[in-house]
Amino acid sequence: MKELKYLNRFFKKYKLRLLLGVIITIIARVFSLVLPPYVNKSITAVEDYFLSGNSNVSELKTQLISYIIIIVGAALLSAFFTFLMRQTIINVSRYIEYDLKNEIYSHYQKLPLDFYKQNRTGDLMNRISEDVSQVRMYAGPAIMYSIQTLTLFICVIPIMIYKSPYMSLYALLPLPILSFLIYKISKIIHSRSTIVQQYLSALSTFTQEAFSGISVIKAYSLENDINKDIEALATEGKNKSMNLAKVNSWFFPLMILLIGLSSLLAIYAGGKQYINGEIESTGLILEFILYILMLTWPVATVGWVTSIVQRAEASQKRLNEFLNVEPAIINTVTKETPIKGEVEFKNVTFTYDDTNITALKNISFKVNAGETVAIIGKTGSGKSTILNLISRMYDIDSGEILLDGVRIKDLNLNNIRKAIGAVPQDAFLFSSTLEENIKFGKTEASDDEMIKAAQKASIHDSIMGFTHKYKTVLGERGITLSGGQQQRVSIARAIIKDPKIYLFDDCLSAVDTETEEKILTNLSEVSKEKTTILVSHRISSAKNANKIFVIDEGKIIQQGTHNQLISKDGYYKELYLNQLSEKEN
Ligand SMILES: Nc1ncnc2c1ncn2[C@@H]1O[C@H](COP(=O)(O)OP(=O)(O)OP(=O)(O)O)[C@@H](O)[C@H]1O
Repeated sequence: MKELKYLNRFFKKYKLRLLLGVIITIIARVFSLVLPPYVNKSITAVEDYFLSGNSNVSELKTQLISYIIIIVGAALLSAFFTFLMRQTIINVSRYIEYDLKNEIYSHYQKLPLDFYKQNRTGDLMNRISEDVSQVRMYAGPAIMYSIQTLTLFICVIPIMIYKSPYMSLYALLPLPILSFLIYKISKIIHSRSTIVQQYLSALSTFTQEAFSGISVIKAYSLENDINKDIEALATEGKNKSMNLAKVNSWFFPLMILLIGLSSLLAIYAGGKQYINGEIESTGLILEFILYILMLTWPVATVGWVTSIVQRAEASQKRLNEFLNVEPAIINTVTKETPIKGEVEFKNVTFTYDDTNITALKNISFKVNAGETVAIIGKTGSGKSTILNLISRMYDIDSGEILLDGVRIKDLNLNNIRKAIGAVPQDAFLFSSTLEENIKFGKTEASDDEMIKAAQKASIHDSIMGFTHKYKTVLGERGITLSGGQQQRVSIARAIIKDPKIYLFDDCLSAVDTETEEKILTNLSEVSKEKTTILVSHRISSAKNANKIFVIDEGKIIQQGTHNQLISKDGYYKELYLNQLSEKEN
């Protein structure tokens, strides 16, 4: 129960509703207790009528009708309060589920990029959906059934013992065995359903990858191999599901068997007592059978609830594992710290924790506000890392990163992120409309602003060519954009934000040189008074920058303007000559 303590504050939050639920549960059960004694009374009245030879049938009728009214009235009230019981306690569990999901989601969002690399998306989604559902079973049904069971035990068992200790002994004997067996079966069901669950996760991961990579599968003609793999997975799944079904099928027969056994024992003991004249009427035997029926489900739930609590504990443990991960990047500054755009790296060294790769080694440079800087270098040299550090996606090991002369850690993280318009290497577009994707950079932007941004990113004409124009849906449910189009939508998203600092990470790699030229001209216009850092492999993208840094293995090996760099031997000149001859060819 240690892990489940996490939920106590939610119970505190909803304590009044819970308390009301507990009271209603008790009332509902107390009303259900009216049925057995009145059934007994009815049988006794009929028995008396025949045994005493009293011929006043109308008196018997009146008596029976009054009993029936009491029984039906109590049953209706019990049903009404049972309805209210679910409306209170189960609703509380739904509120807790809602709060917990929101809390986990907002915590996920605070976690660093590394967290997402270390944990699979499927796992993250599974915890927020499956594990939270398991925990809800504890916060709702488990509590509700426990109160119900407790109330019935406290009320019914003393009544039974009071009315006939002998019959109670016989009737109650099988119930602990039932509870124990249900507990054992629930545990086996749990472990087998976990196996089925894991299998389903594996199956959906496999099929999802197969569908996402369908073009590669078709290109390599691997359809039959994939089919075979799926067949093997499906057979494995079938066997696992059958194992679960086998044990599941024991649950209800076992309950019915033990109810039957209890009833038989009650009839045996009650019959003996009746013959010996120790009880007045056979009505008591029926009353006991009704008590047994009332107790069977609660007894079964003792085992069931135990296994729910165990499952919830395991799930909450998995949730706590993530909830206890401290966000690596913490915003300690709450006051507003507007950013103008000067960027400076002072002896910055940075190592990625998970790979231990030192991506930047003692790097120093300064970009004045409003300047355009290009970063060029081989793949894996550390260019994207520089951009990620400017937006404080990671904290550095040593050295200092300053924005407007202030250490990045002393600035409000929200101000930093708001001041930056980043266009990543892989343009990620959401499966929504083009309009929503562009306005993602500024949700309150007008259509006019959106069109202007799209024109600057040279994507407006393409969009106007689509039937639904800016309302065109992208992704799985809609149109697939070409790589170059995706990059341009991503650029439009940054432009509409009108940030202080632009970070372009090789975002023109998929457009032809002519469009690149057009976009660069537009960008030089929009980024006139903005700091622009542009990562590229192409000289054509870099040549107009105020400064160019050439990076290799995490160090700046050359810097200067285009003209300065082509006049010196080195990586830049080599690249320039290579790309020039490619163009001429
Ligand atoms: N998230 C990460 N976790 C661990 N290591 C990383 C991560 N991102 C990059 N690296 C490593 O850091 C080094 C620098 O990577 P970076 O992405 O900065 O290079 P780059 O110059 O932008 O390359 P490219 O031109 O191919 O985009 C590489 O060796 C890379 O493998």
